Amino acid sequence: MNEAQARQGDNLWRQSSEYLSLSPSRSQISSQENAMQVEEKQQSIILQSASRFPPIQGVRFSYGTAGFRSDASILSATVFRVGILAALRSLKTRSVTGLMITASHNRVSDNGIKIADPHGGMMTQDWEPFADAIVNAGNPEDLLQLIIQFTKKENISFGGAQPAEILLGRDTRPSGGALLEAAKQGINAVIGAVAIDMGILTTSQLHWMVRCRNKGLEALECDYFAQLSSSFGCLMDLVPRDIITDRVDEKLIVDGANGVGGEKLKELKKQLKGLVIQVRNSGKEGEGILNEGVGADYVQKEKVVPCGFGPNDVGIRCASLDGDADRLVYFRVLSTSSNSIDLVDGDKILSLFALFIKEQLSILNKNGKEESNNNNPVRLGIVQTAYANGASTDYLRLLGLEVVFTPTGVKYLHEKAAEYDVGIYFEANGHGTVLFSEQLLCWLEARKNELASASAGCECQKAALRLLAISRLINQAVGDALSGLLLVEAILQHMGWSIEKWSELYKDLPSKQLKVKVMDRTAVSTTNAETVVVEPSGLQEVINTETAKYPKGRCFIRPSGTEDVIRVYAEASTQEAADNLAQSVARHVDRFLGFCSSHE
Ligand SMILES: CC(=O)N[C@H]1[C@@H](OP(=O)(O)O)O[C@H](CO)[C@@H](O)[C@@H]1O
Ligand SMILES: [Mg+2]
Repeated sequence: MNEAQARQGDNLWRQSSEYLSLSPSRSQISSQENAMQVEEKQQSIILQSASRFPPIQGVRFSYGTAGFRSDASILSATVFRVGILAALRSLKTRSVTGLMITASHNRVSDNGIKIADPHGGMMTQDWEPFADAIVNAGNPEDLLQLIIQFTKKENISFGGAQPAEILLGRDTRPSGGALLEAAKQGINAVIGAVAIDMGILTTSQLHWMVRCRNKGLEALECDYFAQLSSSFGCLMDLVPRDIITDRVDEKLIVDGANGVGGEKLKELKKQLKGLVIQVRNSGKEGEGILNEGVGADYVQKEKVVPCGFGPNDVGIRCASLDGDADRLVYFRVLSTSSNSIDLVDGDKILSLFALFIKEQLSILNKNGKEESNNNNPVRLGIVQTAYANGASTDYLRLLGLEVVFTPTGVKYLHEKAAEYDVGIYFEANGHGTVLFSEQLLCWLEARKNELASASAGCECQKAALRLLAISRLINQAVGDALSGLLLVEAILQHMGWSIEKWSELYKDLPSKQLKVKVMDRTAVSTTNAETVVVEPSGLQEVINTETAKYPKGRCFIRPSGTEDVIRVYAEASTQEAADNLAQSVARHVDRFLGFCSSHE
């Protein structure tokens, strides 16, 4: 969508909502109506509109690791109710919120919905129990009662002076259009709430737009592309001259997972210099099905070449996005005769970013100390989950970096990373970003200006410029495959590194992931960033005994937050040992939790 279309869409949507009898705007409510009348009106609107979206009986939804997800055919009522939720969140925070319709890397017949909070990150975890409660309410009356209680508790009133504004986005799934309508109706059921349809977007674009809108910045797609391309250009201009040789191949081939990311990247690449990007699996007719044998999740979990790639690509730098383009992994096709790859996963992307940022900070710090006796060094923190390959953690610690762990799910990693001046977080599957504190950004701006007059062109000034460019390039709201990809490319150019050289930063420990179907996955509870089982009792002791049998063995289990399975992760010094450890622990999980089925 271009700027004019977006503004027109915005206006049309505002106008059309004026005419919908069930979605009165604030201006329609006469100033004489008192709060009670508004409340009564509000309640009857919710009852009437909710009756058009009856929930599927017998199905329970849970907000999970990343919002509600299921087969798209049973999601309308959930999406309608999350529309109400997004509007309430906007009323409560007096800010713009976002609502994204996507099921990311899951199959094309699935869909899902999640909310972006005003800062652009995931919805606050405090509201998750309410989200669970309203989507599982059995009928409109129960739904209304829950809303009445919650709005009272949270002190949310309707029809106030400030309208609620919710930005909507969806990925390319065919079910997205109808679900978007359900979301709009949910939003319209809240007096004074306005839905703004931003069109088909990557998850990361929608989160970025919410953040920008609340900061009073330009927040259209064209602004997003302009920010990414200009900050990438800035980093490329700062590549040391002696490195600008033909050592690093400009060519990159990107697997778009047949999702939204491929087409967006085609748009973005028109504005990039110094990089030749070929996009495959962009979801165009005939190219294949979303996430089927393609995309970041497939490549990372299966460690094989995605569809559309083959013998002709041996040695070339390749990358895969996931279905909604918030995850990114790199890979290299190893030979013409097999489908094996050298996977460069989220841990290695994180390591590359950490190395580069640490280097730039130390250039600045060294200089800062000489000049201003700066004894307050910048706090750089790395955040991983237990799924991070142990070799990556060892590597990062050897670099002298502080590495901390959180449970799985970017909502946890993001929160932790925000505690640092520079917080770098990544899941092994390629979802992550780099966060810069406002304080650090102010300091960098000041340093940059100071150095521009005192010693323009010095290494110190360049380091400040690079860090500022990174903060504009890399998405500050959420993980973003497109901005992550540009940062990787700029750093490889800066270092003069091929993908092979990058991959050699450290050697991954062999690992294995399995899924075990059990009767009730909620019977498993864990602690210590999900690495220790608390319930059922006795299971952790068995895992410890198994793990102790293997040199460099590490193993943990946890209930998935997006699928009805227990996940088993094992690492050991050989692939065979990692496979055996995972298998034996999976058998114990079966024994403790029933079912006795096969493991994938
Ligand atoms: C092992 C794994 O990859 N888990 C994924 C997966 O969560 P689970 O709770 O493990 O199902 O989906 C999440 C949402 O996309 C992602 O954040 C997380 O990393
Ligand atoms: Mg995703």
